[in-house]
Amino acid sequence: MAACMGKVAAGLLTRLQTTAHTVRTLSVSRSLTQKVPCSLWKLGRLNHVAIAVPDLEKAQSFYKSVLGAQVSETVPLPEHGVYTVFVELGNTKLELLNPLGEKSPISGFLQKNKAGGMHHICIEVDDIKAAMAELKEKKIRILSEEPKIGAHGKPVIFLHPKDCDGVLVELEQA
Ligand SMILES: C[C@@H](C(=O)O)C(=O)SCCNC(=O)CCNC(=O)[C@H](O)C(C)(C)COP(=O)(O)OP(=O)(O)OC[C@H]1O[C@@H](n2cnc3c(N)ncnc32)[C@H](O)[C@@H]1OP(=O)(O)O
Repeated sequence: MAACMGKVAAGLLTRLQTTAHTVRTLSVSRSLTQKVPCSLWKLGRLNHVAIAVPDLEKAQSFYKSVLGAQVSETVPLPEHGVYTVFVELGNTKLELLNPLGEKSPISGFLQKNKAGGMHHICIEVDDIKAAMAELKEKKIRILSEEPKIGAHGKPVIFLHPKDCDGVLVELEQA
């Protein structure tokens, strides 16, 4: 009888513990769910890191001959006011930038950083329009009214560096 009572008590205890565990799990998962923002778009991989350089040929030669990287030809992108060269790195790319035209958006940056420097990072997104809508709502400044066609023939936007911890962020439609 005592053994039976013990079993019943143990069973009850197990059930109580299971219930408590379930309640705890539910409340933990509910609080996790509450913290994850519900977005209609997703951030993808790092597409490239862009470096503004004062001398494109010199930079091209550094990555090709000194570091042994696979380096593209120079491509002018007049609608962006830049010449670009891509350096293949396997997991991502570097984009070397040099000003094209009098109104190049990178001229001011190179005046301040005479030796050149990291200009922006480019991250892929699966839905650039949905990203724009949400970022606007969150008061992140987007530097064009509409996406432009970027270096890879896909829509891109730029986010103001002052709203992104000092880094100019480019989002590219994957
Ligand atoms: C082909 C395409 C692609 O990859 O697909 C491209 O690469 S196109 C790559 C080129 N295109 C772009 O960059 C387009 C987006 N960029 C822009 O709209 C502009 O460059 C801005 C980022 C708004 C900067 O404009 P602007 O040079 O006229 O203003 P500013 O010199 O007064 O700069 C305002 C403040 O932002 C800072 N600032 C400027 N450029 C910065 C950068 N690249 N990274 C971090 N901070 C930066 C300045 O130091 C300054 O801070 P203080 O006030 O503290 O001194």
